[in-house]
Amino acid sequence: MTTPDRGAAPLVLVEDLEVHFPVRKGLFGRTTDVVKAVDGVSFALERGRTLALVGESGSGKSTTGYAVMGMERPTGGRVVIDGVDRATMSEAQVREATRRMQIVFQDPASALDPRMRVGDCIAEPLRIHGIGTRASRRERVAELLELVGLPPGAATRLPREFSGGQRQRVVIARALALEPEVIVCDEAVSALDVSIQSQILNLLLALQERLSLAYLFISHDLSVVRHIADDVCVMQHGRIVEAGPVDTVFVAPAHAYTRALIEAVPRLERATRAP
Ligand SMILES: Nc1ncnc2c1ncn2[C@@H]1O[C@H](COP(=O)(O)OP(=O)(O)OP(=O)(O)O)[C@@H](O)[C@H]1O
Repeated sequence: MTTPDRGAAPLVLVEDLEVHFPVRKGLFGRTTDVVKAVDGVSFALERGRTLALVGESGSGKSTTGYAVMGMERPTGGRVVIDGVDRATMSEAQVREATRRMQIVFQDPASALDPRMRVGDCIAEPLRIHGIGTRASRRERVAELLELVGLPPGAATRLPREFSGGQRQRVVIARALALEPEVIVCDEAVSALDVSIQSQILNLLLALQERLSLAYLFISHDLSVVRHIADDVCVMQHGRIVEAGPVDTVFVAPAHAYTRALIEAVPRLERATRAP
């Protein structure tokens, strides 16, 4: 993507983003209501940084992530990728933005085609983008497997032969295939056991260090966010109620909703530990 001020602009800039959905209601769905999933959200994500979006279910985190990815069209505001507004991108710029930005979802089982060998899953984005020969793609798959801590032999096996954590490694390897600069992690470790969660979080941190990746990290789990993020935006009802460095927001939360989210963590842990 060519921009005059490339390097100066944040990698992702979100300004006054609105995603409103019309929802049919009433008898025979004759009237429409509007769900304001995202309602005036602004933030900047810089290269090599992790910005977390936290908030309870339905607060608009995923919809924000989808708008950043270009998977959901804003009804207001702007998503600017490296200085270029998504709304004004040419087809070639959209293709390039698609390459530079990848998304990892919660459930690795549904993200992988169960009939496809792991090597083919990882090579698929390269094939779709017409990158490399069969042989060079095979080499790249080997590199990517090593990068995410899987053995080379994994390439010829099927996803069902792997544990949940290993499958999420495969998903991450595929997301890395096109050398992205931003990865949107949408509850990327939420489906995993706690011990596996920390392995995947540590992998994400190591990959960030090595590849200067930026993460937009969507999670309802504050302890996970504290482990991985530099900055955090707390979302409620489609709006950001508080934002700042993780240490500031979690140590001295300014907003009552943030305090309630933080207070809910030990209560939940106590409840799950109770006999
Ligand atoms: N396509 C859609 N049509 C109508 N409403 C939608 C649509 N997508 C999301 N919503 C609504 O927008 C609101 C925000 O949803 P979103 O999934 O972004 O929240 P979230 O914070 O990611 O929550 P969760 O973690 O449960 O996914 C919710 O009320 C949801 O029901």
